[in-house]
Amino acid sequence: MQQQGWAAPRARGPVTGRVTVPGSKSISNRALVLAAIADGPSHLTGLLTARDTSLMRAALVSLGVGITENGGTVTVTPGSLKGPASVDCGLAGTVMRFVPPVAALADGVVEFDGDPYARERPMNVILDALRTLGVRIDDHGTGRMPYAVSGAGSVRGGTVTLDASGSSQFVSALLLAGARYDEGVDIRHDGKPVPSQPHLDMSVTMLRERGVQVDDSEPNRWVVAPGPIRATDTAIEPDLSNAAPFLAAAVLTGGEVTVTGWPATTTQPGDQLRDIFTRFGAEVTRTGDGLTVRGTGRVQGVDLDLGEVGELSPVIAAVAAFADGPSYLRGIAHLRNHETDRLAALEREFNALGGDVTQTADGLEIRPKPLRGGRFGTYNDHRMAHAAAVVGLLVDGLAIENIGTTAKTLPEFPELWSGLAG
Ligand SMILES: O=C(O)C1=C[C@@H](OP(=O)(O)O)[C@@H](O)[C@H](O)C1
Ligand SMILES: C=C(OP(=O)(O)O)C(=O)O
Repeated sequence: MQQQGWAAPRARGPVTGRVTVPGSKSISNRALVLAAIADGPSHLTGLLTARDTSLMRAALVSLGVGITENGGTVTVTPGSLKGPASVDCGLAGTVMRFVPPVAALADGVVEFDGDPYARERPMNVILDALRTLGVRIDDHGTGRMPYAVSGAGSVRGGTVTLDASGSSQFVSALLLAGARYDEGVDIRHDGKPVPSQPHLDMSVTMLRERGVQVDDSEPNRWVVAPGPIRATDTAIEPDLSNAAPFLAAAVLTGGEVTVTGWPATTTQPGDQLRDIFTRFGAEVTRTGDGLTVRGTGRVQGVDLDLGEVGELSPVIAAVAAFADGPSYLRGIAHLRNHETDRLAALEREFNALGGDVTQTADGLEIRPKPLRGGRFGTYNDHRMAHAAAVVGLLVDGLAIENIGTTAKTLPEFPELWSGLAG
């Protein structure tokens, strides 16, 4: 019987080629937010065009920000922020967490809603933090979507203690808008470690590039001084996390894949793929401005703490499923708060193909077994679709449910993948 879904290309031999991936989701959405509340117009090039960035643009425009596009350059012109407005967050963590602190600066009511599963993603930490900083929010007592931010045109700001162990985005959200609050913000984290440190570094670096004073010298504390955010023209780097499946194809098939435009220095978590694929047994080299990964024919099991780079986990799990021994992926309990509960979803989908994957309290244990074809569920999660495509390289008859979900951050994924692997 034919499986419903996108027939994943099966590798006919070593996968070889060059891939150019579009702009980073995380840098794009930060650049948009910072430009929207800056002291003048900013020009952004290489901005990602995908569902998450379209939602961010629409959100900012609905608040009164001007956004125009001309020949690949996006110009963002701050306006006086106003409600009433309604914001569709889709399933984008960066929209649902980063926009409320901006909406708090608007004059009027701003309503937020999103995809059905967006209502399952935790919001209470950021909503409570904003209340502490003087913002009126109505979430019907749920701590989740839908909620309304009643902006008063300014925010007092000040000191807030929160538990950001569930998502680094709670801290980034306050960092990005905090300079525009009357007293700035002094954010203190109290709880288990905050995940995704590179994303926190990305927020701090981008603020400093725009003249904002941020003191992050004390662990678990970030102090943002009040002041203007300097309008800054920005060239967005390629999305290194979205490079993961393409490079994984080389690792697993003994091929050679180059991702072009790999930055020499970056705050993106995807840069850690250089070390991660080396540990699996691949050879990783810089070539001109690209990064080349060569599969050696050997894929070793790994024991990795992925707490800093959680968003890479689905593709790493897919590589681990074909290693020559078990793998242990740790430090990623917070993946239960992502586009879906990724630990449960990966366990379920691999085991449905005959795999042997077990969730632990904070990760996954993956014992490689021969996999059979079937339908791989994606749960509206772009990275589940990337993981499925990697599996499909080595398994006959794999059908990926809703490949269109890759539009969240990489609408070109099906074409790019077929072009490389098909
Ligand atoms: O700030 C950001 O741009 C992101 C932070 C991380 O969130 P978590 O800390 O919730 O994992 C990451 O997983 C997400 O894809 C993007
Ligand atoms: C967790 C992710 O996204 P979001 O920005 O929606 O949290 C992700 O892209 O892996």
